[in-house]
Amino acid sequence: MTSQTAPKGTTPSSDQIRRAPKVLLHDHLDGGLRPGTIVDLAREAGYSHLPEADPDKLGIWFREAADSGSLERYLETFSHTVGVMQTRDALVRVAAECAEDLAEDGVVYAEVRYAPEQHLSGGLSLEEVVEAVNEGFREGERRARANGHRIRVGALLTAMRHAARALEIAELANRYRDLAGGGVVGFDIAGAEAGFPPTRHLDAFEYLKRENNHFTIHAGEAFGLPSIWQALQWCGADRLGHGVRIIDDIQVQADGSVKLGRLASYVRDKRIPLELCPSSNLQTGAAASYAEHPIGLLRRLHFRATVNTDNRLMSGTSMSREFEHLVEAFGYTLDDMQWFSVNAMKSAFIPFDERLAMINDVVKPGYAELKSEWLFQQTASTSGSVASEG
Ligand SMILES: O=c1[nH]cnc2c1ncn2[C@@H]1O[C@H](CO)[C@@H](O)[C@H]1O
Ligand SMILES: [Zn+2]
Repeated sequence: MTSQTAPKGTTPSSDQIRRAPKVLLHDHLDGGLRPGTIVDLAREAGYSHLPEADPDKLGIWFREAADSGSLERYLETFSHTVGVMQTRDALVRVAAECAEDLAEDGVVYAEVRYAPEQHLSGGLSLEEVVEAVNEGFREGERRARANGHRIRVGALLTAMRHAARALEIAELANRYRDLAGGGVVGFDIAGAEAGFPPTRHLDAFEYLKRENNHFTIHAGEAFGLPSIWQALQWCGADRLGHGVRIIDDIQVQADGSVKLGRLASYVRDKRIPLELCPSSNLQTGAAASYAEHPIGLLRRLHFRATVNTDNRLMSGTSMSREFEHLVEAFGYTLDDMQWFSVNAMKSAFIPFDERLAMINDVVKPGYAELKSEWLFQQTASTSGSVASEG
């Protein structure tokens, strides 16, 4: 009798990719609305600037408009999503649908970010914005559970890097942490990168460090190594939003050997999480194709790489779609997916014991279950042949 082991290197099917437990650290609330919801909310609010009235056409418009090769033009599309997210009800609805959609896609843990300062034009206070979004996330978690999915969603509060409210938003994030049942788990800065170095907001980062709080910084997306260096060595970021340009500090020699510069070594040695967002990078010009995306090399070199959506609406994507692209480009298996998911869960901003429990009780068992499916397929086919031989 020959002993059987799990087939190595099998390509996961789309269905397996969707069912696999996935962990998402970088997703913008205002970059993930359902097109139909934008149309509804625009009608309710009397927002008359939408470029398309039909949801399908509107979805296509966002993808095409964001496909500009420039981060600045990519960001212009957000005026329409932010434009319809100015009331409490709109924020609750968008946040609830976000949690529902992620859960439906097999995401078990997500940190979703948004900039409270961009949701004040309807008269809400910063606190009311945060409370509405938290309420929406809890509602979405409940609806997901009713549909047989389990997801936990934490919020990251973003400050816009061209503005001057970072300290105020950092204080807000600090006030809304440690809420029972979920709340604000950290802070971020986003927006155009060139010309707006993270050190402009040093006061906010120093405040958060003194409060023992967590933050990530969008860096190394549209601008290169100096931005990453500042984010880590001046600001003390726990994680890098994108960080993809760390590749500029890695040299692959003609013989295939690899040489890391000091910054790339630091990032790898200190296990700094990279919140990589492949589809988004293709749209803003940070990478030319999935096959050429630095994630392939970074994974091989064992950087703490994670896979993320960034903006599901603008990129027409989901966590499953991102993994489908990577499976196709790099031949990734369920073991690779598990590696990325465990990396992301280790890098989350919730407490260590909760991260560990998510890894051991949710992520690993989920992959073990998927990986064992071949056994039952095997049993079904061999039992047929044994019966016919008997
Ligand atoms: O990839 C990105 N890089 C930098 N900023 C971004 C990206 N995606 C979205 N935002 C910005 O973050 C704000 C809050 O969610 C969005 O309104 C958008 O302006
Ligand atoms: Zn982003």
